[in-house]
Amino acid sequence: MTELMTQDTERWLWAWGAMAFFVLTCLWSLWPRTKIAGSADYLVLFASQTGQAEEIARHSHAQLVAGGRDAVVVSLRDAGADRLSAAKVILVVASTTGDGDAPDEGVGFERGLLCKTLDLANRRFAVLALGDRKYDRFCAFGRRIFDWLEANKAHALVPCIEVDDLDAVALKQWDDLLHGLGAGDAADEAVFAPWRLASRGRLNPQGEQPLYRLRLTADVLPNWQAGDLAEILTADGHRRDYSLASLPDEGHVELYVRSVEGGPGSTLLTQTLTVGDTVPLRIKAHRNFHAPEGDGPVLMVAAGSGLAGLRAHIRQTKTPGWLVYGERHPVRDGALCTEAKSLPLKRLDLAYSQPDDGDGQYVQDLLAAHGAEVRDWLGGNGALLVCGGLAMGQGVDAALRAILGDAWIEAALAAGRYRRDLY
Ligand SMILES: Cc1cc2nc3c(=O)[nH]c(=O)nc-3n(C[C@H](O)[C@H](O)[C@H](O)COP(=O)(O)O)c2cc1C
Repeated sequence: MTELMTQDTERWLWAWGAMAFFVLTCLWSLWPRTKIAGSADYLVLFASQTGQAEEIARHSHAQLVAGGRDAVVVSLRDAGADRLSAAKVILVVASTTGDGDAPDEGVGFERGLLCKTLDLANRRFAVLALGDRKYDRFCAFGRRIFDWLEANKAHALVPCIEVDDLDAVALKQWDDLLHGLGAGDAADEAVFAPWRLASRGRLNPQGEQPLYRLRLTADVLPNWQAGDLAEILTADGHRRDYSLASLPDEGHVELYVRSVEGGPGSTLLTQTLTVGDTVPLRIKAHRNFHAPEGDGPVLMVAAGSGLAGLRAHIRQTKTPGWLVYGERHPVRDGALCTEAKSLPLKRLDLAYSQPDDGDGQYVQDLLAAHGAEVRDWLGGNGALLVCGGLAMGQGVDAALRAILGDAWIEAALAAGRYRRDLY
């Protein structure tokens, strides 16, 4: 037996080496690999306030998947360091809201990860920043994300793509980039269809800024839920969003539209269009303003046309809530207050900012005056829905923070118990 075995040490070394390589390869293939849940080569992130960035991000994801890419799409709310590190290509679609601020679902990311450093060398990235040049801090949040990714050694595929009011040229640049990454074609989420103006009535005949209630019908009524938006397309290509005041069971879309001088959307809806005419319209999911998470008591706050978004919520919910609603004058602007009084609520408080006796009050003043009741009503798990103008939303936010504390507000924002539709 011994004679059969070689005495050549070099041969022995080769044999042992080959054996060791084989064993190590087996072990490597059997080793449990921990893939980050929901991670993929292509990570598409979005931060959206009214849904445009989210829709573009979801469409980009569908295009990548159509092209056979391993891709995942998530809100910035769910984008942790693990997810970013696990991706090879990071694509961010982020809008800017408020005054250069992050959308609500991006606030946690900005306060958390964006203040830290993360080694993202070997990752490639691109940012599509949505904004509007009307605002001083154009695309500010998208740019902050771009700078952070670059500072953390990720490699930019292209400079930050800034989109002014959904400008088609900038959006085409993004589409070209996706195709360069191997994306295929995907169908649009919801297409525009002709909706017919069934009625339009002025709600404040003596009010200063004309406010109208419009009802529109379509041959096929799509489904939607409280919080969703109607987007219209004007003849010169402008897109404008309006909160849906009605639910599908009413058989029509109801909008409250205030006439804005020079505003392409409101001019079309309140002046150009006559009853019987059609307008290209589509229903858009607005997940950030869907019914709040949990089953706690709900406090709703709105002013003016902001009643639209809350009317749908009030009709949709089974548990009557508390509405704090503001208008200018009890008679001249009283029609929406009458509407508010007709809704199934547990409690309604009305604030008039310009009553005849001169003792005006805004919704935030009313909240501050009832601070203890607001705290009792909401308890630890209550929810807030706020709909209306940006200035009102900021005033209400400050009042609520003073009553409930920043920690309560931040926790509610993160948990989807504080939702806002501001414009
Ligand atoms: C209340 C409000 C505040 C806004 N503030 C800014 C801003 O500070 N800077 C900017 O570039 N765009 C601003 N915009 C424009 C939005 O970024 C733009 O409309 C974007 O397309 C919205 O995308 P989203 O639907 O994903 O939130 C603002 C829009 C609204 C309604």
